[in-house]
Amino acid sequence: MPIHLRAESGDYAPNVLCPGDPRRAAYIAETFFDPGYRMVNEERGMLGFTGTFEGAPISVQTTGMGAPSSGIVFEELAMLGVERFVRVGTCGGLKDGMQMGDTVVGISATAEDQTPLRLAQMDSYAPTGTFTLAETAARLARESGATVHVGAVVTSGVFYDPDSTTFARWKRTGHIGVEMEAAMMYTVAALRGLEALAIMTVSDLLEESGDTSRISDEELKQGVDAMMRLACRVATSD
Ligand SMILES: O=P(O)(O)O[C@H]1O[C@H](CO)[C@@H](O)[C@H]1O
Ligand SMILES: O=c1cc[nH]c(=O)[nH]1
Repeated sequence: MPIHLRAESGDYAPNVLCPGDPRRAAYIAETFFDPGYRMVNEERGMLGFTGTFEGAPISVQTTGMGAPSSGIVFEELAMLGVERFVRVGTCGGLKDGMQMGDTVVGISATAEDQTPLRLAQMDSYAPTGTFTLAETAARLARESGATVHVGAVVTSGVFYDPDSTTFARWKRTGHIGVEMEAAMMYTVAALRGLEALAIMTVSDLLEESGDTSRISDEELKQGVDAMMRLACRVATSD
């Protein structure tokens, strides 16, 4: 049994949804899983649940915020036999025209927080999602008519950045969003031979000037619901 996920092999489904927030994990299980799901972890408040989505086995596991916390969780999920991580998070939106609550698929994640590079034992490297999962997400989004932006995101270790030029630099290099775990997830997945994709709801709009605006609780719920309708299907896809 791992140290932080107090579960046994077989307690998690092969495909696991990975939010940062434990309350989102509980909401996902209550709202999107079929009746009969069970809790598989509550150590440190990092809630995890296993059940089914439209009959297909699925789990959801909280990662906590940032590369160090999420790296522990991704490693322990791998030890427990998990085969696919689908991050279901929130992100700051950097692309022109993005709206609060839009969905972002991060096909790659720049490791501005260098913890993933330390784990990979690489000075530079491009943490990247699984193409077939990204392809499935893009197809399902097109079919549903949902607003989904696909591109590179930044994985930062700093939420409250004192440098007002940072957003402009990220934007200039083509990044469409910023969050705090995707590069770690892609690195653990690469090192362990697993599949992974990061899907996020835009919860903040980040201006080149450094100004930010935050989503309302109601808009966030609607955005997360839209993301989850996509993410559960991606997670359980063939
Ligand atoms: O909503 P989650 O999944 O926690 O993701 C984002 O939100 C947190 C910061 O508010 C960071 O964990 C960031 O990656
Ligand atoms: O890391 C994050 C997550 C949400 N919004 C941000 O601005 N940054």
